[in-house]
Amino acid sequence: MTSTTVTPAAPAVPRQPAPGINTGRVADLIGQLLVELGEDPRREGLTETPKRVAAWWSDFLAPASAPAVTSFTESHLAGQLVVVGGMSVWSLCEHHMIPMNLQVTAGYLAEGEVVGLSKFGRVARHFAGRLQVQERYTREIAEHLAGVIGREDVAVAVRGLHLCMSMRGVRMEEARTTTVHAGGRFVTDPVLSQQFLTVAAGQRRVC
Ligand SMILES: Nc1nc2c(ncn2[C@@H]2O[C@H](COP(=O)(O)OP(=O)(O)OP(=O)(O)O)[C@@H](O)[C@H]2O)c(=O)[nH]1
Ligand SMILES: [Zn+2]
Repeated sequence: MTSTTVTPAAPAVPRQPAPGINTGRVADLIGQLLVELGEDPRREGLTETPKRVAAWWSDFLAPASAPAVTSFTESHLAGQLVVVGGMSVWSLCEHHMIPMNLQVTAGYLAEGEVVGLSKFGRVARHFAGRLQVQERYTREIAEHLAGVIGREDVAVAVRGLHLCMSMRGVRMEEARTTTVHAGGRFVTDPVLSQQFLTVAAGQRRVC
Protein backbone atom coordinates (compact mmCIF):
# COMPACT_ATOMS: atom_id res chain seq x y z
CA MET A 1 0.00 0.00 0.00
CA THR A 2 1.43 3.39 -0.91
CA SER A 3 0.39 6.71 0.50
CA THR A 4 0.17 10.04 -1.25
CA THR A 5 -0.70 13.46 0.01
CA VAL A 6 -2.71 15.48 -2.39
CA THR A 7 -3.54 19.12 -2.22
CA PRO A 8 -5.96 18.95 -5.07
CA ALA A 9 -6.20 21.32 -7.94
CA ALA A 10 -9.72 21.55 -6.61
CA PRO A 11 -12.36 23.71 -8.19
CA ALA A 12 -11.99 27.36 -7.33
CA VAL A 13 -13.48 27.94 -3.90
CA PRO A 14 -14.83 31.46 -3.67
CA ARG A 15 -15.02 33.61 -0.58
CA GLN A 16 -11.97 32.30 1.23
CA PRO A 17 -11.52 34.16 4.50
CA ALA A 18 -8.50 36.38 4.90
CA PRO A 19 -5.49 34.51 6.34
CA GLY A 20 -5.48 35.89 9.86
CA ILE A 21 -7.28 38.85 11.33
CA ASN A 22 -6.10 41.87 13.24
CA THR A 23 -7.16 40.70 16.69
CA GLY A 24 -6.26 44.01 18.34
CA ARG A 25 -8.53 45.91 15.99
CA VAL A 26 -11.32 43.33 16.38
CA ALA A 27 -11.03 43.62 20.18
CA ASP A 28 -11.34 47.42 19.89
CA LEU A 29 -14.47 47.04 17.80
CA ILE A 30 -16.01 44.57 20.25
CA GLY A 31 -15.36 47.10 23.01
CA GLN A 32 -17.17 49.73 20.94
CA LEU A 33 -20.03 47.33 20.31
CA LEU A 34 -20.42 46.74 24.05
CA VAL A 35 -20.68 50.51 24.54
CA GLU A 36 -23.32 50.80 21.80
CA LEU A 37 -25.24 47.97 23.46
CA GLY A 38 -25.38 50.00 26.66
CA GLU A 39 -22.66 48.12 28.51
CA ASP A 40 -19.60 49.41 30.30
CA PRO A 41 -16.65 47.45 28.90
CA ARG A 42 -14.61 48.44 31.98
CA ARG A 43 -16.95 46.76 34.42
CA GLU A 44 -15.91 43.58 36.17
CA GLY A 45 -16.70 40.62 33.97
CA LEU A 46 -16.34 42.50 30.69
CA THR A 47 -12.75 43.74 30.87
CA GLU A 48 -11.33 40.69 29.08
CA THR A 49 -14.35 40.09 26.85
CA PRO A 50 -13.19 42.03 23.76
CA LYS A 51 -9.89 40.14 23.80
CA ARG A 52 -11.63 36.80 24.24
CA VAL A 53 -14.07 37.47 21.43
CA ALA A 54 -11.26 38.55 19.10
CA ALA A 55 -9.32 35.38 19.96
CA TRP A 56 -12.42 33.34 19.20
CA TRP A 57 -12.85 34.93 15.76
CA SER A 58 -9.24 34.24 15.01
CA ASP A 59 -9.70 30.63 16.04
CA PHE A 60 -12.97 30.24 14.14
CA LEU A 61 -11.88 31.51 10.75
CA ALA A 62 -10.32 28.63 8.85
CA PRO A 63 -6.92 29.20 7.25
CA ALA A 64 -7.18 30.18 3.59
CA SER A 65 -5.76 26.97 2.16
CA ALA A 66 -7.80 23.78 2.29
CA PRO A 67 -6.30 20.84 4.21
CA ALA A 68 -4.07 18.39 2.36
CA VAL A 69 -5.82 15.06 1.80
CA THR A 70 -3.98 11.74 2.06
CA SER A 71 -4.92 8.89 -0.30
CA PHE A 72 -3.77 5.26 -0.26
CA THR A 73 -3.53 2.91 -3.21
CA GLU A 74 -5.89 -0.08 -3.00
CA SER A 75 -5.58 -1.45 -6.50
CA HIS A 76 -8.21 -4.20 -6.13
CA LEU A 77 -10.95 -1.86 -5.04
CA ALA A 78 -13.53 -1.02 -7.67
CA GLY A 79 -16.72 0.91 -7.10
CA GLN A 80 -16.96 0.43 -3.34
CA LEU A 81 -19.27 2.87 -1.59
CA VAL A 82 -17.50 4.59 1.31
CA VAL A 83 -19.57 6.81 3.59
CA VAL A 84 -18.25 8.82 6.54
CA GLY A 85 -20.96 10.21 8.79
CA GLY A 86 -21.50 11.69 12.23
CA MET A 87 -19.22 14.65 11.52
CA SER A 88 -20.54 17.53 13.57
CA VAL A 89 -19.22 21.04 13.02
CA TRP A 90 -20.26 24.54 14.01
CA SER A 91 -20.39 27.36 11.53
CA LEU A 92 -21.89 30.85 11.49
CA CYS A 93 -24.94 31.81 9.48
CA GLU A 94 -23.87 34.72 7.31
CA HIS A 95 -27.26 36.42 7.48
CA HIS A 96 -27.35 36.78 11.26
CA MET A 97 -23.84 35.78 12.40
CA ILE A 98 -25.45 33.23 14.70
CA PRO A 99 -24.20 29.63 15.02
CA MET A 100 -25.45 26.73 12.98
CA ASN A 101 -24.64 23.11 13.78
CA LEU A 102 -24.00 21.01 10.71
CA GLN A 103 -24.12 17.22 10.77
CA VAL A 104 -22.18 16.06 7.75
CA THR A 105 -22.21 12.75 5.89
CA ALA A 106 -19.90 12.35 2.90
CA GLY A 107 -19.65 9.44 0.49
CA TYR A 108 -17.65 8.50 -2.57
CA LEU A 109 -16.89 5.53 -4.76
CA ALA A 110 -13.44 4.10 -4.10
CA GLU A 111 -11.69 3.06 -7.31
CA GLY A 112 -8.18 1.74 -6.79
CA GLU A 113 -7.51 4.30 -4.09
CA VAL A 114 -8.96 5.22 -0.71
CA VAL A 115 -9.05 8.60 1.01
CA GLY A 116 -7.80 8.89 4.62
CA LEU A 117 -10.96 8.89 6.74
CA SER A 118 -10.02 11.73 9.07
CA LYS A 119 -9.56 13.98 6.05
CA PHE A 120 -13.32 14.05 5.55
CA GLY A 121 -13.60 15.60 9.00
CA ARG A 122 -10.83 18.07 8.23
CA VAL A 123 -12.53 19.15 5.01
CA ALA A 124 -15.90 19.45 6.83
CA ARG A 125 -14.29 21.59 9.53
CA HIS A 126 -12.38 23.72 7.03
CA PHE A 127 -15.41 24.91 5.07
CA ALA A 128 -17.33 25.57 8.30
CA GLY A 129 -14.72 28.09 9.45
CA ARG A 130 -16.27 31.11 7.77
CA LEU A 131 -19.59 32.90 7.42
CA GLN A 132 -21.74 30.39 5.58
CA VAL A 133 -25.07 29.29 4.21
CA GLN A 134 -25.80 25.58 4.39
CA GLU A 135 -26.36 25.05 0.68
CA ARG A 136 -23.00 26.57 -0.27
CA TYR A 137 -21.26 24.67 2.51
CA THR A 138 -22.66 21.37 1.19
CA ARG A 139 -21.52 22.15 -2.35
CA GLU A 140 -18.06 23.27 -1.27
CA ILE A 141 -17.38 20.00 0.52
CA ALA A 142 -18.65 17.94 -2.41
CA GLU A 143 -16.62 19.87 -4.98
CA HIS A 144 -13.51 19.69 -2.87
CA LEU A 145 -13.80 15.91 -2.42
CA ALA A 146 -14.46 15.46 -6.13
CA GLY A 147 -11.24 17.39 -6.79
CA VAL A 148 -9.39 15.08 -4.39
CA ILE A 149 -10.56 11.81 -5.97
CA GLY A 150 -10.44 13.22 -9.49
CA ARG A 151 -13.98 12.08 -10.29
CA GLU A 152 -17.47 13.41 -9.73
CA ASP A 153 -18.63 10.33 -7.81
CA VAL A 154 -19.22 12.14 -4.54
CA ALA A 155 -22.32 12.79 -2.44
CA VAL A 156 -22.62 14.98 0.62
CA ALA A 157 -25.63 15.28 2.93
CA VAL A 158 -25.82 17.93 5.63
CA ARG A 159 -28.42 18.30 8.37
CA GLY A 160 -28.39 21.76 9.86
CA LEU A 161 -29.68 23.26 13.07
CA HIS A 162 -29.83 27.03 12.54
CA LEU A 163 -30.00 28.98 15.78
CA CYS A 164 -31.21 31.97 13.77
CA MET A 165 -34.35 29.95 13.16
CA SER A 166 -34.50 28.27 16.57
CA MET A 167 -33.56 30.89 19.15
CA ARG A 168 -34.74 34.01 17.33
CA GLY A 169 -36.99 35.01 14.44
CA VAL A 170 -39.58 32.33 13.80
CA ARG A 171 -38.31 30.42 16.90
CA MET A 172 -38.85 26.88 15.75
CA GLU A 173 -36.55 24.86 17.93
CA GLU A 174 -37.19 21.57 16.20
CA ALA A 175 -36.61 22.81 12.64
CA ARG A 176 -33.80 21.05 10.79
CA THR A 177 -32.65 21.59 7.22
CA THR A 178 -31.25 18.82 5.05
CA THR A 179 -29.18 19.53 1.95
CA VAL A 180 -27.74 16.99 -0.47
CA HIS A 181 -25.17 17.61 -3.17
CA ALA A 182 -24.53 14.63 -5.44
CA GLY A 183 -22.39 14.18 -8.52
CA GLY A 184 -21.37 11.56 -11.09
CA ARG A 185 -22.78 8.10 -10.47
CA PHE A 186 -24.65 9.33 -7.39
CA VAL A 187 -26.84 11.18 -9.88
CA THR A 188 -27.02 8.64 -12.72
CA ASP A 189 -27.42 5.47 -10.61
CA PRO A 190 -30.63 5.56 -8.55
CA VAL A 191 -29.68 2.43 -6.58
CA LEU A 192 -26.39 3.99 -5.49
CA SER A 193 -28.13 7.24 -4.68
CA GLN A 194 -30.65 5.39 -2.52
CA GLN A 195 -27.89 3.42 -0.81
CA PHE A 196 -26.13 6.64 0.10
CA LEU A 197 -29.25 8.27 1.46
CA THR A 198 -30.13 5.16 3.49
CA VAL A 199 -26.65 4.98 5.02
CA ALA A 200 -26.66 8.74 5.63
CA ALA A 201 -30.02 8.54 7.42
CA GLY A 202 -28.70 5.69 9.58
CA GLN A 203 -25.55 7.58 10.52
CA ARG A 204 -27.26 10.81 11.37
CA ARG A 205 -26.87 11.91 14.94
CA VAL A 206 -29.99 13.25 16.56
CA CYS A 207 -29.48 16.92 17.39
N1 LIG B 1 -31.23 29.18 2.40
C1 LIG B 1 -30.67 29.47 3.58
N2 LIG B 1 -31.26 30.42 4.34
C2 LIG B 1 -30.69 30.67 5.53
C3 LIG B 1 -29.55 30.00 6.01
N3 LIG B 1 -29.25 30.49 7.23
C4 LIG B 1 -30.19 31.42 7.47
N4 LIG B 1 -31.07 31.53 6.46
C5 LIG B 1 -32.24 32.39 6.26
O1 LIG B 1 -31.87 33.68 5.84
C6 LIG B 1 -33.07 34.42 5.83
C7 LIG B 1 -32.79 35.88 6.04
O2 LIG B 1 -34.04 36.51 5.87
P1 LIG B 1 -34.32 38.05 6.08
O3 LIG B 1 -35.78 38.28 5.83
O4 LIG B 1 -33.33 38.86 5.29
O5 LIG B 1 -33.94 38.25 7.62
P2 LIG B 1 -34.88 38.28 8.90
O6 LIG B 1 -35.80 39.43 8.81
O7 LIG B 1 -33.97 38.23 10.09
O8 LIG B 1 -35.71 36.92 8.74
P3 LIG B 1 -36.35 36.00 9.87
O9 LIG B 1 -35.29 34.97 10.21
O10 LIG B 1 -37.54 35.36 9.19
O11 LIG B 1 -36.71 36.85 11.05
C8 LIG B 1 -33.95 33.77 6.88
O12 LIG B 1 -35.06 33.21 6.22
C9 LIG B 1 -33.07 32.67 7.47
O13 LIG B 1 -33.80 31.54 7.89
C10 LIG B 1 -28.96 29.01 5.17
O14 LIG B 1 -27.95 28.38 5.49
N5 LIG B 1 -29.57 28.80 3.98
ZN1 LIG C 1 -29.28 33.10 10.12
